Amino acid sequence: MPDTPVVHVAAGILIDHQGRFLMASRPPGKAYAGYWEFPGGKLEAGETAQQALARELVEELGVAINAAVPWIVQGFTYPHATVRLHFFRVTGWDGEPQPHEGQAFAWQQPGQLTVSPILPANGPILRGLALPDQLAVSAAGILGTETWLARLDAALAAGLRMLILREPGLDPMAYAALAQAVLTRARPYGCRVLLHGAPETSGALVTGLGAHGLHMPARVAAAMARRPSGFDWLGVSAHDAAELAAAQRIGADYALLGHVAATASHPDAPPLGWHGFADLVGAGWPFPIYAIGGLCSSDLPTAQAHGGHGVAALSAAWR
Ligand SMILES: Nc1nc2c([nH]c(=O)n2[C@@H]2O[C@H](COP(=O)(O)OP(=O)(O)OP(=O)(O)O)[C@@H](O)[C@H]2O)c(=O)[nH]1
Repeated sequence: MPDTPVVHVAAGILIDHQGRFLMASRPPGKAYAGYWEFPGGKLEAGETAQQALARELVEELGVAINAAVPWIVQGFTYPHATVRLHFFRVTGWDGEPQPHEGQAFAWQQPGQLTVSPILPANGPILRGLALPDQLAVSAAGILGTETWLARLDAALAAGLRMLILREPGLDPMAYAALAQAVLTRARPYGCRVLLHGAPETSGALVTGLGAHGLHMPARVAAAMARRPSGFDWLGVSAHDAAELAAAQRIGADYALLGHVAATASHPDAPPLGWHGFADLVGAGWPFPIYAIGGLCSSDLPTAQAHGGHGVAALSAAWR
C-alpha cells in the first residue's frame, strides 16, 4: 500500500496583550466543520510554513503578521489526511481579525477553554499553551535550604509559575520534607511544582504530596517505552536529538534542552549555542521546548526566536 502523502499545514496562535489566544470554528463545507482550530491552512507549492501562515492569516482573518515565532510541530493522521501542523505563536499583527470565511471567533484563556469540540490534533497544543514561558530549577543544595526557600518566596511573589525541584544531594527523607515545604509555599500562587527523578523513586511522592507532575532525567526517559501513568505533567531533560525523540516517544508534555550557554553546573560538556539549539528544535517536536543552561529571563526573546517555548533558569532564578 502506498504511504499516505503528508499534508503540511501552518497555523497561527494569535496571542493578545492579556495572554488570550484566538480560536476559530471551521466553516461549513470543510472536513470537521464546526470544530475549533487555530487559523491557518495548507502550504502551497514552494512556500515555507512561515510564508503560508502569513498568506492564510490575510485570507482568513485579514491581518498582516509582524511578530511570529515557530513553536510546536504536530503530526496527526485523520481519516481524510495525514497532516504535519507547524504552529506559530503570533504576538504582533496589523488589523482586527475579521471572519473572512464565515468562521466564529473566540478569545480563550490558557487552561480555561470555553469552546468545543476542538480538532483532535490540537490537544497537546492547548496543554502547551498553559505552560509559562519561564520556569526555574531549584538550588537548595547550592544555596542552602533556608536561603533558597527565602529566595523561592521572593520568586513566587515576583511571578514564578513553574518549578522543578531537583536536589540530587538530598536523601529521600530530606527531599520529601523539602517538597512538602515547597508545595505549601507554591500552592497559593498557582505555581506548578514538578518533582525530579524516575517514576519508581519519585512517583509515589508526587502522588502522595499532590505535586503537579514529574520531571525525568534524559537517561530515565530513554529507557522507557511509553508514558508512565499517574502524572498530570511529565517533563524530560534532553541534550540531543535522540533524547528529544525519547521525550516524543513517551508523550512528554515539555522538554528542557541544553545546555545552551557555558554553565558552572556542566563545566565539561561544550554548550550547544543558540544555533545548535535551533537546529535541534527545528526538526519539529510535538511539545514545547525550554532552553536551559547559563540563561536568565533576558534570554527569553532569543530562546523564542530560535524555536524555544521559553527559558529554564537555575542560578539566575535565585539571585
Ligand atoms: N488550520 C488548522 N488546521 C488544523 C488545525 N489542527 C488540525 O488538525 N488541522 C488540520 O489541518 C488541515 C488544514 O486544512 P485546512 O482545510 O484548514 O486548509 P486550507 O485552509 O488550505 O483549506 P482548503 O484547502 O480545504 O480550503 C485539516 O486537515 C485540519 O483538520 C488547526 O489548529 N488549524
